[in-house]
Amino acid sequence: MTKKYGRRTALSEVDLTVPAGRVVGLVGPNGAGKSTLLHLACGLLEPTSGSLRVLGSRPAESAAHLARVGFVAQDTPVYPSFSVADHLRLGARLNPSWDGELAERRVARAGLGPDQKAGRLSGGQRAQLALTIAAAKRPELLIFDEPAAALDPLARRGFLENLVEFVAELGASAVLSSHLLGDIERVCDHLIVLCGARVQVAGRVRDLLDGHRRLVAPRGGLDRPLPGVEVIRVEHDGAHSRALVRIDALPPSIPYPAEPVTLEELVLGYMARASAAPSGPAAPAGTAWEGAR
Ligand SMILES: Nc1ncnc2c1ncn2[C@@H]1O[C@H](COP(=O)(O)OP(=O)(O)OP(=O)(O)O)[C@@H](O)[C@H]1O
Repeated sequence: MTKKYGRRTALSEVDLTVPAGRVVGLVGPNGAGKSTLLHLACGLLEPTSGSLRVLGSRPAESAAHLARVGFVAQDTPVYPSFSVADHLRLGARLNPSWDGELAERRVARAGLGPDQKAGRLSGGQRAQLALTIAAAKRPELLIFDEPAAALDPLARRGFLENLVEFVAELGASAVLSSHLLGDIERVCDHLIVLCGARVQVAGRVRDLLDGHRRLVAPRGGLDRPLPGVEVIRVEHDGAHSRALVRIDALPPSIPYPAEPVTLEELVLGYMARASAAPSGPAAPAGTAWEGAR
């Protein structure tokens, strides 16, 4: 699947399948195409070429399909002059599957008063309200575009805990974009790294961590290609060179220690590789979000 805005390619030949029941983290630098991918997934945009299926259908194919997907946009939009209670009433009117009990319980837990005007809420409270409205639709897939970006670390932690609780309570899948790798590490079990309009790496977090290692060699020892090893990135510091490598291709004869990697190291390694080669590695096409229960 490819998405262009005029002559600018925002996503190039993206080919992804995300299994149901996962909390998916979408990471990448500014302008990588994260919002574009999320807007495509909830039907606000259409691909320029290729196709995309979410919960087995074309995004926003019907009212019934729309009701199965909850979306919280980047600035957690609410109606400033409407009260918290107005928002819940509106949600109930617009969504046939609205769970009023869940909405009221969550609003009370977040400490939001029914009469508070949304325009006077703090960033954190607004995010909680937007999350509540998206979740009270009881969607099968929740999509968040940088949901916690404006929140302080404590509010962010609370928001993310709520998000994970919601996803578990609804038995739903979730996709969230973020620049904050710590947040992704805390709540996501599946990762997509987007950079330069292409997916650089994607998969279950545990499999990605198991599938990569850090090779540590005397400085310069990793400058020449190692037969059978896919090197993602090499860094030099002092007397050592360190390489992020894929382990499924690591022959036992490699003379250097292979250490476990952190998620941050893995993400930064792929981003650095993509920045060094702006066109990025070739990728096939077609995208599916299999959030169906
Ligand atoms: N409506 C638009 N018209 C033209 N170009 C656009 C439009 N929306 C996005 N783009 C371009 O598409 C590319 C991807 O943008 P997108 O907003 O998807 O990135 P992002 O990863 O969400 O960035 P950020 O982290 O800064 O929010 C960028 O080069 C951006 O300038």
